[in-house]
Amino acid sequence: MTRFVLAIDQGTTSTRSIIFDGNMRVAGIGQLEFPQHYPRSGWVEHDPEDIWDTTVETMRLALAGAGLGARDIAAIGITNQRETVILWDRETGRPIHRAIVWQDRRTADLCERLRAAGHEGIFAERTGLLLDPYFSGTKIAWLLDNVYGARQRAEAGKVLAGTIDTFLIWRLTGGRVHATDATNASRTLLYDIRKNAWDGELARLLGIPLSLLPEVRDSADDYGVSDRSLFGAEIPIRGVAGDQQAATIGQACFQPGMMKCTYGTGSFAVLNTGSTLVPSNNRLLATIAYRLNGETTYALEGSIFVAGAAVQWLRDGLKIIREASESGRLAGQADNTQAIYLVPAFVGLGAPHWDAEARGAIFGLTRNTGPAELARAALESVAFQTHDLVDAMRKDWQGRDGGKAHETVLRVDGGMVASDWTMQCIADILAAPVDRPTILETTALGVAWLAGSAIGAWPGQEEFARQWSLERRFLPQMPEDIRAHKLAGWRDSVRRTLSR
Ligand SMILES: Nc1ncnc2c1ncn2[C@@H]1O[C@H](COP(=O)(O)OP(=O)(O)O)[C@@H](O)[C@H]1O
Ligand SMILES: O=P(O)(O)OC[C@H](O)CO
Repeated sequence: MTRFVLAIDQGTTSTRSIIFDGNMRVAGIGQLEFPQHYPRSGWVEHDPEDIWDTTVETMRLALAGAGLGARDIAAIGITNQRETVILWDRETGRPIHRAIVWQDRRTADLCERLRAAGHEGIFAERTGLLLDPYFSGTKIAWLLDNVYGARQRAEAGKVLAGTIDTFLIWRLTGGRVHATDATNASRTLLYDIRKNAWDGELARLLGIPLSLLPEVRDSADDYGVSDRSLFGAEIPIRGVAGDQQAATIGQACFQPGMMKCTYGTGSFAVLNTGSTLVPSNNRLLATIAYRLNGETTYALEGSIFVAGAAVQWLRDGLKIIREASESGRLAGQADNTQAIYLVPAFVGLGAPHWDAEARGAIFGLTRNTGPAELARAALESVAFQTHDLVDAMRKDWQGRDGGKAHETVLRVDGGMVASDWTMQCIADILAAPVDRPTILETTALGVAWLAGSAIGAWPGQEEFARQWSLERRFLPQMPEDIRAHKLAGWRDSVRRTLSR
């Protein structure tokens, strides 16, 4: 039996397909970027056809690179940017509008109205989420209300909704399977994470017919087969998970108390809380880490919207670097006597502030402030935001873990972890070790493991966890008084940036 697994990692800025061999080594890879659309301030859209085209094209590139055909692939796993939603016509498969992306803030008003009507509690209690435009539910409502004829066609059963995994499954299977997994469902504001079911009452509050929504399956499950016409042979789709959950799996954070943080466009810290749903008292999210064999493992998550995106801003907005990789060296040249703080609230602030209306600010500028100080402020903002998430997690988790909350170790991945400077800064500001693994494609590996283990071609959980290996540990080196001083300056800057 072949043991190659193809992982599709459909991210915010690019689509990647990676083929892993039976020893979990990369055999072939295809990656393509696609356009971002910003039709208005705070709005972010993707063309679903770009998402589909780059998916098929990168799959073909990965197969060609590995010198393999569809028959050599044992299974496909799909992991995806979460919360981003598409509505499409059931008959033609054509989207009725561009995808509304997770970063999009257009439903801030609707969230405010639901909050004002006193509904925040019921959403938090059942979904583990907060009323923020980040999540899919209000985006679906917006599409139904703003695309001509959408609501009527939806009520007549002619329209389907889905997150990116669902759209790709629908297209790959030639319109035969309308399904999602529990991790993606848990990001919609429509899914009761205790009962593991769509919630009719929440759907009514958002004005969304339940008939629009996909069937929810385990993260390792049968999602049908890719249509023969696409790659010359059918390939079973056996693993599906949101990208942050897939990274949690790829980092082998299977034990309660283990934590990973992924640094891409945004940054997402996920703490495994085991079979216990831990509601947050500190404005984090309770969410589903994975569901295997019908058993749900929960997590606490802290989501921040701008991490690597701050480096993109240094490159594309300020044009003070040509490549993201220059940012660490430049930050290292900064004048230490200047206390410059960048609060990168470019699209509002996520956890733990959840302020959709806040916008970015820089504090402490002097005549001597230059590119190096701005680069340092951008990278430090990633460390400070991580600190706020991890601090909130420690508080939520304390007392449930036999007093081990202080023993935080952060496993890191994502494009930004290439920056040694940033990783050291995070260790210093957290006052905790930061572990960078040998395999950095953890998101793709996580979903490949779901698919590969589902068909019995890959090792089980324990063996997979044993194979996780450390490339480098960053230990905190910053004196406590300096750390405390920096954090006080950060807190003050955030306070001055909040809109309310
Ligand atoms: N050496 C580096 N130093 C700092 N930031 C980096 C470096 N390399 C990449 N990045 C940042 O990492 C992000 C890309 O990471 P990736 O995981 O591919 O993101 P995504 O999955 O969100 O598209 C970009 O925002 C980029 O600015
Ligand atoms: O595409 P990424 O890697 O930036 O991840 C996006 C997240 O899933 C949004 O919740």
